[in-house]
Amino acid sequence: MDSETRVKKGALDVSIAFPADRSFDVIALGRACIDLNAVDYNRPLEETRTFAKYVGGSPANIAIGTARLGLRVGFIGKVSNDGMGKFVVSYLNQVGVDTSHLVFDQEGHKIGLAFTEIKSPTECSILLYRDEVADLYIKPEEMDENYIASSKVLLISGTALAKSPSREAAFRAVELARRNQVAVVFELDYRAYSWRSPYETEVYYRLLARLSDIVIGTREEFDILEGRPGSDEATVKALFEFLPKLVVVKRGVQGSAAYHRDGRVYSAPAFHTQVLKTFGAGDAYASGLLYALLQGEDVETALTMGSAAAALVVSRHSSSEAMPTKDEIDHFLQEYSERSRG
Ligand SMILES: Nc1ncnc2c1ncn2[C@@H]1O[C@H](COP(=O)(O)OP(=O)(O)OP(=O)(O)O)[C@@H](O)[C@H]1O
Ligand SMILES: O=C(O)C[C@@H](O)[C@H](O)C(=O)CO
Repeated sequence: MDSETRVKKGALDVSIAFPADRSFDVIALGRACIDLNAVDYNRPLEETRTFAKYVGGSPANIAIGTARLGLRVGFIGKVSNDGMGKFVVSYLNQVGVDTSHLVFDQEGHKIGLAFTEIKSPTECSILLYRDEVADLYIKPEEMDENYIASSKVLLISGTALAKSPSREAAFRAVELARRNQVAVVFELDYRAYSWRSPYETEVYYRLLARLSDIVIGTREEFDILEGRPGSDEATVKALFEFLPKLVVVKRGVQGSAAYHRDGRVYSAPAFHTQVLKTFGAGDAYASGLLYALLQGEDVETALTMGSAAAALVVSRHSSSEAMPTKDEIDHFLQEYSERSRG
């Protein structure tokens, strides 16, 4: 990478290097969809009659999360050419995400819908309507090298690899990113619904992870990447044979760990909070983590920022509008440490 490595808080806390002087901090590639979250929650989906509409889809949520934290963010994707697609574009614009490369589908494909069931604060599920969705029809020829080269980070969502032509578009975008020293961040973001089989996922996850600088996923997602249940040690050993510099493993309420290719291991607990629903945690976590790393913070601080952003989002109703600002995270961390001190 073509820039300075900043070291903070002493020689032991190494931050990750990103290219300097780009117009965008993050460009996210993948699905921008609609979440329909149960309004009359704490009951099963079959008894839920009212839903609130939000922008959804993991990479769109991360774009919104990082923009709310103050980063300059762009989005590459495809939405339906209808009121739902227009809602997504308009909301992203409202929060400051550049949508110049979020295109409207011209072949009649519809946007993905996610109906969320909130049975209790710990029993949540997502029902996806994603047949022939517009986001998976983004084409490799729609990747613009100048646009990708204008960012410090290209964030790829694993679901974009589930089908052609989106799969080829994602690989082409990564090739263009690497050619222009843009850091590639791969969020595994496994949605079984979009794939033919876990064997297919394993092949493409592994290929893309090997080409990435930072790989983020849950332990279960890394097991899919490896094609069998494994350990963090085995995962990072295999990935550090290739390009990754940092591998981040999320473990829900058990917190998260990050493995740097120099051998250092970092961890952060999850923060106890008043949970409304569990989904959205991973996207908030990635937003906080990326924000901190791009600010030149050390990896441990980045994990803490990710955990704090996630704790705030699980206590709120949506996964996108709920994304916290920097002030909200600072306030949360301060209150949390005061409460812990008693
Ligand atoms: N119930 C919770 N309370 C507080 N923090 C949480 C909770 N669940 C997750 N987190 C935080 O969010 C991080 C990511 O969560 P998780 O491991 O569940 O990722 P994920 O499966 O990608 O999330 P999602 O449910 O959004 O798909 C965790 O490492 C933790 O810091
Ligand atoms: O498309 C999805 O995967 C649903 C998301 O939009 C939802 O907000 C979520 O699961 C966040 O993690």
